[in-house]
Amino acid sequence: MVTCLQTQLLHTPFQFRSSSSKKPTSLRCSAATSSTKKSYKITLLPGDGIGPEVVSVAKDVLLLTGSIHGIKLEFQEKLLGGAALDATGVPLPDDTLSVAKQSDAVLLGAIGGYKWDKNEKHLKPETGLLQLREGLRVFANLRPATVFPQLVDASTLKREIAEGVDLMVVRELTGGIYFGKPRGFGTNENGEETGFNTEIYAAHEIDRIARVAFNIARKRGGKLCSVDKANVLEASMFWRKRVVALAQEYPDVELSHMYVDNAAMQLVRYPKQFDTIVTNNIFGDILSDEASMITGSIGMLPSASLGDSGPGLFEPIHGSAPDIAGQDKANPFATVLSAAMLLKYGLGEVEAAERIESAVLETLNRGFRTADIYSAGTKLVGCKQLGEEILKSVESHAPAAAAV
Ligand SMILES: NC(=O)C1=CN([C@@H]2O[C@H](COP(=O)(O)OP(=O)(O)OC[C@H]3O[C@@H](n4cnc5c(N)ncnc54)[C@H](O)[C@@H]3O)[C@@H](O)[C@H]2O)C=CC1
Ligand SMILES: CC(C)CC(=O)C(=O)O
Ligand SMILES: [Mg+2]
Repeated sequence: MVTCLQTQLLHTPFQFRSSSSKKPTSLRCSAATSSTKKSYKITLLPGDGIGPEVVSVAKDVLLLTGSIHGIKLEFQEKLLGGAALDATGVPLPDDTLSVAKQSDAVLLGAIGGYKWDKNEKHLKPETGLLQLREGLRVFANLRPATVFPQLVDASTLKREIAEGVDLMVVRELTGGIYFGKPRGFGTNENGEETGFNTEIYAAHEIDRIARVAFNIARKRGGKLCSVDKANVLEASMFWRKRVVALAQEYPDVELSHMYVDNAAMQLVRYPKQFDTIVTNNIFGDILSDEASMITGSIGMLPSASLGDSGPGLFEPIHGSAPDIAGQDKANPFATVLSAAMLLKYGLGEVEAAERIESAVLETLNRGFRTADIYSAGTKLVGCKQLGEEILKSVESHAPAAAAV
């Protein structure tokens, strides 16, 4: 268990690359570099749809990288989401949560699919994922959106808008409207059916995510933009009040505020204005999907979800992509980069993480692309072949420039 490491990751300064520099630098944590343990238990949760396809690639990459760096990784695969529903009747079996809690880090593919879309809420795959995040208490979800030079032409934005974008969405992950009560279905005073949810944040939930974001901003470009809807929502008014109060402790960080509707627009107008964004659960979910397209595809964005203690949860930001599942079309880079985040932030194995990051860049340099990031002159391959190419790059490439 890496309790101490995670605590330090979240509450002491650590370096993300500086957005002011075009040259990628490494995200480093003083605690992370001091790891001495060389044997770890990893829980694998492939999930549904393309989840097993991308996790299989990431597992192979982790194994090879581990063997090169003298790190023993012991994997235990467990059920989550639709796969768990089919096998056990619940989306998060007790066994899955307890094995995950006892491991050093958790790597997740994705959950969900048409088959379970009409299930009652407590029997939805998505409910299992929310329960997992809550059970692991991973309140801080880091979603870096970096435009790699090799993929500028895969972006849906013009080259001059996309080039050099390097932002971090810090999303609150275990509160807000995804968890708030009351929620449910009812009947209003006219006898009409209703559905309702509650956006609610307690002071400590805002303070702890804001602290994480201030610390990250401090080690990146020194700019933090808090995104809310404080012109309308009480929960956002309170969010802003707490963030403003905390800002006094971080005089070196330039804090700004933006309404979420404007932020959605600014992300595609001039994304380079952003360094670090901190926002609530639902806005972070939406804005990070939007930011992913600046980088070329949702198949490029990794994430790390961390708490004050216990294992971190590492997953691509995308879903189970049922429209391409089973067709060997999925882009595994987001999951492979999530595996790099697992090594770096979950285990403190920075050099091994950097080898994976370098291998991703090297694979892109050698021209290999899945369909979602394909552009003229590059080599179109499927998920499996891209995985094999990444493995070749892992073997041949020494750690150099970090990617996330
Ligand atoms: N963390 C998770 O497990 C998440 C699960 N979901 C679930 O996934 C299912 C599908 O949801 P959608 O809204 O369609 O979102 P999605 O992210 O699964 O797919 C959106 C679009 O992006 C494409 N895409 C996604 N990942 C890709 C990859 N790695 N490579 C290439 N293309 C990729 C898909 O083919 C699709 O066209 C739903 O059941 C949803 O609830 C959605 C988001 C997150
Ligand atoms: C519960 C998940 C399906 C929410 C989501 O879309 C995400 O975390 O990216
Ligand atoms: Mg999402």
